Amino acid sequence: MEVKTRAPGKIILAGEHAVVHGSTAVAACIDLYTYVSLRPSLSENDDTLKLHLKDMELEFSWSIGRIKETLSHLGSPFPSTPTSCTTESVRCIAALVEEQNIPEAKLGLATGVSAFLWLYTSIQGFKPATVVVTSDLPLGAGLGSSASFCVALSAVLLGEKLIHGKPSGLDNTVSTYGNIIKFKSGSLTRIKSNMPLKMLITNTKVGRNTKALVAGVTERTFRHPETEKEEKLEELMEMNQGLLQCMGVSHASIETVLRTTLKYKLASKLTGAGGGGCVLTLLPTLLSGTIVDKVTTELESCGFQCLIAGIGGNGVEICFHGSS
Ligand SMILES: Nc1ncnc2c1ncn2[C@@H]1O[C@H](COP(=O)(O)OP(=O)(O)OP(=O)(O)O)[C@@H](O)[C@H]1O
Ligand SMILES: C[C@@](O)(CCO)CC(=O)[O-]
Repeated sequence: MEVKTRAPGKIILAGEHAVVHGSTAVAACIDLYTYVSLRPSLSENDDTLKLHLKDMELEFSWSIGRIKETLSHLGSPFPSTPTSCTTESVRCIAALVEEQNIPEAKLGLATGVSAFLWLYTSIQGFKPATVVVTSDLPLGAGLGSSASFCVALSAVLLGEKLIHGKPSGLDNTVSTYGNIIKFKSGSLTRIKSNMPLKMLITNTKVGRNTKALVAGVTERTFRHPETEKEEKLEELMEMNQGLLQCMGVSHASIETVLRTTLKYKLASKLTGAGGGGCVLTLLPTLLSGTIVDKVTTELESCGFQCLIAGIGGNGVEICFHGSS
C-alpha cells in the first residue's frame, strides 16, 4: 500500500511579527504544496529506510539496524502522547544525518532531514520504507515550506490517525486546516470567505534570517506597542506594508517589487519575516491577463521569481493507493 499526502504553503495577509507578541495574524494557505509518498518495504531483503528529495536529486538511506543502534536507547519510539525532541535525541539524530554527507551548498536541508528522522521513528518506529518528497514551494522564502513539509510528512506517517493531530504554530495550523484563519496566541478562528482571491507571489531570492528579524522587531515593540486596523484588503495590504517597513523588516529588493507593481496600480506587501523572501501582490478578479503578464515579465527581468497562487484552499490531504 502506498500512502500519498500533500500539504499547502501559506501567506500571511497581516500580522507577521505582531503574532509573535500575542497579536492577531490573518494567514491563508496557497495552492502550492509539498507532496510526500510513503511505500513500506515489502521485500524481506530490503532493510533500509530511504528518503528521496526528488527536486534536489538527493537520496538518503539508513539501515534499520543502524537507526535502532543509534536511537533505541532513547525509549519507546511510540509515545502515547506527543513528546518534544530532547537534546539527547537531537544529538543522536544529528549523528545519523551527518553520516549522509549532505553537500556543503545544501546543508540547510540537514534540519529537514533531522525532522524527517524524528517524525518517522516517533510515528512508524523502526520499519523499512521509501519516502519521496517533492515541493512546489521555494525553501526558506517565507511561504512556509518547512511547515508544509512537516505537516505532509506527519500526515503520511499517521495515515488515518491524523484527525487527532494537534498543531501548534501559525504555519503548521494553516498548512493543516487550509482556508483563511485568524490566529492569536495559539488559538485559531476560521474565516469564511466567498471572495475568490488570487495573488502574484514574487520571490526576491534574497535569503534572510527569520530569527534575527523576529528579534529586531521584539526590540522595537517595546518602543512602539500599538498598531491599527482598517477595512479594504488593498488598503490593508498597503498599510500593513507601511507598518512592516517601519518595523525595519523591508528590504531594497522588496521596495523594488512594490515600485514595480505600483506602476500597474497593484497593491503589494511583504509576507512572513521580510528582509527579502516573498512579496504578495493582490490580483483583482477583473484584472486583465495582459497586465499580469506585463508585471510578471518586468519583475522577472529584475531577477525575481514569480508564482501565481489561489488563496484559501484545503489543508492537508491524504490518499491511499491499493497494495502492489
Ligand atoms: N521539500 C523539502 N524537503 C526537505 N527539507 C525541506 C523541504 N521544505 C522545507 N524543508 C526544510 O525547511 C527549511 C526551510 O525552513 P524555513 O523555516 O527556514 O523557511 P520556510 O518554511 O520556507 O519559510 P517561513 O518559515 O519563513 O515561512 C529547509 O532548509 C529544509 O531544512
Ligand atoms: C515573522 C513570523 O511572524 C513569520 C512566520 O512565517 C514569525 C512567526 O510567526 O513565528
